[in-house]
Amino acid sequence: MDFSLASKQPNLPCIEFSKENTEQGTTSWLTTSKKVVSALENYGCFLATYNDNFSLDLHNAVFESTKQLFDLPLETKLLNTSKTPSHGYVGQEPVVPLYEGLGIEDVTTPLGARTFTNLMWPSGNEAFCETTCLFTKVVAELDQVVMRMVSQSYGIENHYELLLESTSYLFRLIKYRQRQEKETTLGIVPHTDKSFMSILHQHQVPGLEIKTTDDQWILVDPSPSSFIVMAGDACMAWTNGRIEAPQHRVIMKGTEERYSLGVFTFIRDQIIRTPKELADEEHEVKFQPFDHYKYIDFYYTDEGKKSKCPIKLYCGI
Ligand SMILES: O=C(O)CCC(=O)C(=O)O
Ligand SMILES: [Fe+2]
Repeated sequence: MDFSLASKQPNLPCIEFSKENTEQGTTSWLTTSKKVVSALENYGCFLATYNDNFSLDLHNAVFESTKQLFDLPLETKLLNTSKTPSHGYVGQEPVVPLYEGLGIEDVTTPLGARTFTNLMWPSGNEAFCETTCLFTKVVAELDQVVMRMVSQSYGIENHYELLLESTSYLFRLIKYRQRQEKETTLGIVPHTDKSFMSILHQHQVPGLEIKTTDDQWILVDPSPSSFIVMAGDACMAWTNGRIEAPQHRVIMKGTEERYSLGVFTFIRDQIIRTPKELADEEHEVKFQPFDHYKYIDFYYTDEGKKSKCPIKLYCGI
């Protein structure tokens, strides 16, 4: 019997973000932009790989800091609160008992990482603050390059410029603790992100799976030099459904603990509208203008949580 077809795993598109490919106006930039748009339209995500401008030292340092954070007493971690649901400490949830996460809002602003560090370590932790700033700066730059490529390709760069002024970055540090043999393997339930864009970075232990449009789960192998760039619900509405937010989940097959990091963009104090350039007679506008943070509040209601596609329920036309 031939098992070769059955065992064939689909792969995510992999795109190299070298200095050369990310220099605006060059042919490499244009070629890379085409790959980015095609990957986002077909998968809602892709793997961005780095050969230069992201170091193994920074990868190791940021996960060392992450471990230190989770080793703090629970009462300290619980000080990480937020007005926005799930943007602060999340953990001890019966459905996903392995999951624990902390959030740093506005992480790229001068006070973002500093305020959080002082809250967690009143006597200071310079290494944490510094690595968080360095890491999130690299990821925010990646986000902006991707968004520039997408918006230029769609002829809506001026609309993106406006959004960028209102973009805030949430840094989420995540730990899935060791699993007892009889415990659930579900690390995080299947979901689409509520963000505009999400960029994920994993540490050694696999677990993240992303669903393709033909309903296959792709396991994304961790690599110290790659990031998963993924569209969130807000991007789907903004692009009039051209780019869809993919379903993803975490399955913890082994018993090892797992760490991952996510940088999520949110649009604050500005109504998100589908640019008129993305609508014509064949493609009518499919989403009403909406406030991103009000959408998050809606998602955390019973109605929002139960919905198969909360963004369509919230502002779909
Ligand atoms: O841990 C991961 O790799 C994924 C986390 C995730 O999907 C999320 O925080 O929204
Ligand atoms: Fe997610």
